[in-house]
Amino acid sequence: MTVREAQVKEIHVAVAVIIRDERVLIARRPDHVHQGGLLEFPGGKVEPGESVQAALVREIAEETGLKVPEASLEPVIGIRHDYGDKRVFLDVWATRAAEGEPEGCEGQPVEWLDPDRLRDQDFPAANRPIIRALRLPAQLAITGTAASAGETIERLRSGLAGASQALVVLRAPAMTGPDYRQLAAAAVPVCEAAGAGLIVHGAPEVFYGTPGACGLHLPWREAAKQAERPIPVSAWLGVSCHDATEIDQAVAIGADYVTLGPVKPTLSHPEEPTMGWEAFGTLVSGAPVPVFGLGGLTLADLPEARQQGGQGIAGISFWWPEN
Ligand SMILES: Nc1nc2c([nH]c(=O)n2[C@H]2C[C@H](O)[C@@H](COP(=O)(O)OP(=O)(O)OP(=O)(O)O)O2)c(=O)[nH]1
Repeated sequence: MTVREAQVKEIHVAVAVIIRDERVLIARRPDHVHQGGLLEFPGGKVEPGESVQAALVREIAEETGLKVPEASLEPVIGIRHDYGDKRVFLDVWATRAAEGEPEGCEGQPVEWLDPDRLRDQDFPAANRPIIRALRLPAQLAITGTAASAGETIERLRSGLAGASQALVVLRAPAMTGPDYRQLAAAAVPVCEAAGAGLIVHGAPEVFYGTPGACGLHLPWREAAKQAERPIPVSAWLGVSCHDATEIDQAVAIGADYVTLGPVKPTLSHPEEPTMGWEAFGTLVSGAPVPVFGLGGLTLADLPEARQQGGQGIAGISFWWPEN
């Protein structure tokens, strides 16, 4: 901690993502306050001695008139951000059970917006990861092994038919450059037909060589080489991370999400030491980016991953069809 950081006390802010009919409630901050004039999620400072859940219930009632049962609140993400004039910890929780019709009780306009319509530049800078977290699914499907490119495509098709997935990372480390690009070109329409987005895996050139890909997932060795974000903000950028230093680099190059693990032992990397949920949770709490748990996880692990502040789970076994 620097001397200035020690002098400027961090403010604990309870931030509410109120969801109804797949839209979120957004307010406008009054012009005269910190980060004034920008859009925001309802919320405010946690009072001394107050739990974050109690603060959320109170702030939501004060600002919007909505009644929210405390038990309906689920953790979304925690973000530490230094505005220079203020340091905040945004403790972000979601509810789908708000009762009543919202009104701007403090005179601020409020409206329901589709998460896809939320633009970074309309919100305070600390909100960027919240917007990412709302658009990302809770499962990140990664492709597993297959004997050939043709079989990979068949398994992809049947995996997507078995359980719908919003995002698929096409991981095929055994394939060389041109072969991988060919595979990716064949995978794009298969994913599109199933309503999924395809994220390519590898170096930035792979993304530029795959029209129709909706993102790039950088293995750590590729992420380590980047000095800045290698692809446009309109596409997803993910990074495979294993510790806090790697998460810092992912954030520095503008990653939209990271995977973190291995949380549990895996078939694909049985020799790697695992971190377990406690270490996962500690790393997530310091990460200003949505984090997917990775490594030996099944759908039964999803609640634990969310409880630890994670975005969800990433992996192969929960969706990839084996022989
Ligand atoms: N409510 C809210 N605050 C946010 C968001 N993003 C973000 O950076 N912040 C920052 C702005 C402020 O520095 C801080 C919230 O403080 P606030 O001033 O709104 O809190 P409050 O309602 O308790 O205000 P006050 O009456 O005590 O002044 O968090 C957001 O989406 N919602």
